[in-house]
Amino acid sequence: MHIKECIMSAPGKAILHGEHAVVHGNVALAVSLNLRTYLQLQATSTSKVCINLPNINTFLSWDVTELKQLLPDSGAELGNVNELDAELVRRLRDLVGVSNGTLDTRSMAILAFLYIYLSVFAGSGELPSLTVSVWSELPTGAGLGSSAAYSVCLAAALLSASGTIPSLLSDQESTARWGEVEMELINRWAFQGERIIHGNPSGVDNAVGTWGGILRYHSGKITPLSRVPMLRILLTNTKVPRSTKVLVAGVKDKMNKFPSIINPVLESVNAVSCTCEQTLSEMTSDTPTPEHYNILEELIDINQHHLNVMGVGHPALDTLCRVTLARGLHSKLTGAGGGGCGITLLRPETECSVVQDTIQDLRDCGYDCWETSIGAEGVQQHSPLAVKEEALEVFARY
Ligand SMILES: Nc1ncnc2c1ncn2[C@@H]1O[C@H](COP(=O)(O)OP(=O)(O)O)[C@@H](O)[C@H]1O
Ligand SMILES: C[C@@](O)(CCOP(=O)(O)O)CC(=O)O
Ligand SMILES: [Mg+2]
Repeated sequence: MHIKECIMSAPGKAILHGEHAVVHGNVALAVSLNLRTYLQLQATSTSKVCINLPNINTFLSWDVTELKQLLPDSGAELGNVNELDAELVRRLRDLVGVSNGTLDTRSMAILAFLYIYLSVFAGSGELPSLTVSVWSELPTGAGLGSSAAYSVCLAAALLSASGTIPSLLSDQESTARWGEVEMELINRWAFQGERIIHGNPSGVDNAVGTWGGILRYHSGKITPLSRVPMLRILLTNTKVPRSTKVLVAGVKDKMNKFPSIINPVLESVNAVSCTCEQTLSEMTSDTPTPEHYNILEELIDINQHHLNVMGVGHPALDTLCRVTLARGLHSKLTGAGGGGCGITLLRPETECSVVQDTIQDLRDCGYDCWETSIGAEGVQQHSPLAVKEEALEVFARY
């Protein structure tokens, strides 16, 4: 079977407001980051399917004949992009040797790959031999949406290899993006990948990985925010490991145990997201004032308290908030929490020396800390000439 080779990339994300609440039908505001995941798909004639995942130290291969046995007798039954096929997931778990409810995140990445590979190629009646290698600038499992960037790249590459969406690049073009219809399909398949990795994702992360920019996300409805001021944000990785799947399940348990206490907290987070959206819009219509920034800071503090009530805080995140407040700056966790990353809002008048001192304070705590730029492009296809040197160096090893 002839398949198209390709290189794809997708950005990570930071959630400004609405993490966890968004899983339960509330509004989230999220931005893409200038840190990306890169995927290279190569056609081979080895009759094997190989995956190289250096970020999680995972390198595996399967015989195509072994994978064929996982397909139902009529391959056409697979490939429903709107529903996770529980039977296929069960067969894949047996193949990979993990039980239902496993927290082994490396196995989740493999399951997500095999699931999308089999589903996308099942209809063609033939499984191609290929090698997929993925490398990311994002820390994995730290709240910056690495699982979604991974799933978006997998979806884009496998859909393109199978000819379901066109391979975009003509000779002149070094980087290209698809139209709405193809992006929608990539986003839906990426959501299935996220379901395997997260259990119960809201879909906000794969939406940002696919479309990029600054988005409002509400119950599957994606609205790009066109009128947003240039926000300066500091990202801090506490390096405390955590699993989105566990944290999302923990919030659900709390909701079940104390519905009358937790539901109002989620509603309040929804109001925080809406108030933030309103403030950002005012800041683009009028000139941003110090009062606008005061409001954004207060919203950050309120949301961080709410996230603590939901049980997704961590002492390392408390330290982040305390250390930055000592320099007059406001922080909250971003993503699933429980460790991982936080964001700190920088005001336009925040002096360079204050930013540098804050970064140093946080590094002294053992954290990684850097100023980020937001609003990067969503999923893209690249010619080898237009890929980061570092990604190409990694790919050259496989
Ligand atoms: N570059 C990558 N290579 C392989 N797997 C990845 C990669 N990035 C993310 N993943 C998968 O996503 C998981 C992390 O997802 P998650 O816990 O949702 O954290 P986050 O999405 O915040 O980084 C990893 O354990 C792995 O299964
Ligand atoms: C907690 C949540 O709102 C965001 C999770 O993001 P991350 O996997 O921690 O990057 C879950 C979701 O929206 O699916
Ligand atoms: Mg994730």
